Amino acid sequence: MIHSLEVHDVRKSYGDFQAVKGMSFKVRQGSCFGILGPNGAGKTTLLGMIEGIVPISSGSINLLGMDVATQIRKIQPRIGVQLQQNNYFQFLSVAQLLKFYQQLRRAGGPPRKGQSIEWLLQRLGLSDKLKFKVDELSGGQKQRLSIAIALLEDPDVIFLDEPTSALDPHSRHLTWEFIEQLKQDPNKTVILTTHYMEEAERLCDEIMIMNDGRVIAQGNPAELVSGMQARQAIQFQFAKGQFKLEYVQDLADATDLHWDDQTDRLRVTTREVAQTMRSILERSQSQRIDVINFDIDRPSLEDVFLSHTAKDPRE
Ligand SMILES: Nc1ncnc2c1ncn2[C@@H]1O[C@H](COP(=O)(O)OP(=O)(O)OP(=O)(O)O)[C@@H](O)[C@H]1O
Repeated sequence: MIHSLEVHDVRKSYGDFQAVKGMSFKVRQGSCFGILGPNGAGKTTLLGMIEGIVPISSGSINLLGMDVATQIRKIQPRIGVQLQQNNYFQFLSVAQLLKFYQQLRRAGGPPRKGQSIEWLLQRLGLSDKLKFKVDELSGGQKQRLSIAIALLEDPDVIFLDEPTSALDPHSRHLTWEFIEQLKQDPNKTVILTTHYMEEAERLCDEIMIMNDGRVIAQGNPAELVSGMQARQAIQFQFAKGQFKLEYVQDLADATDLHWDDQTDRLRVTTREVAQTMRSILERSQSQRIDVINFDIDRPSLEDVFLSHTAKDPRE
């Protein structure tokens, strides 16, 4: 298996403050790798170090088979970085700005084939904006323009920092479809940060959750969620005044039982959904209790994220 990126025990300090505290991970070539973490977790610092913009304090980063600390000039023509939208020259037209960045990228190495500017803009819903000045674009349009710029000259690794944070639902779906299309190319690796769990679940083959400068969980979205199976819960709605908690208090797999006698609802957290459900239905039947409804709450990636990054309220 080829890895586009290998990060080994990387640390970053700003004065006495350690923003990244020894992180190690690998990213498979051709995959979409998501970096998730709460505000201040160190995502931007980490991305900056991988892109060669922020010097590392210790450890090593190997990108596309080259050492970022010593070979960044050779690496740069092969990576595309989505810049923050406010950094652009506001007085240039979209066409001029794209040409400008294309020339800059060509100056860093031999021309690469890549998609045309027109194709990129069309796929990102910006075809009619070629003649607009950058400061005449909306926030969401500037964000999509920043993705187009990251893709100029056909990069092998594309870094997207919260690519859809300012987008309305329609533009977000358009951008997701665009990223999904990028993923079709087995040679392209996409590394993105996001706060949207739906985005991470839909786009990422692998997710790394970081907090306080450390890796705290890693895996594909399904694996991370299945690690939370112990938290699956079933809710039962019984007919008024029939059910008593004592009927189910000895259930083997239940880790938590919550009974509300005002609403006649029972919530059971369990390790074995099917077995627990069967037991409760059997007991209800033998006690002649009518079960009006039941619902299974399956954990989501958001539950995984929250369980790993929840702050102690006393902090
Ligand atoms: N140039 C700097 N000098 C000093 N401290 C910094 C600097 N840049 C970042 N930090 C600190 O490092 C920590 C991590 O910041 P970083 O921007 O990497 O987090 P983040 O995960 O990207 O957050 P967000 O989701 O809010 O963008 C924060 O506590 C921040 O204050």
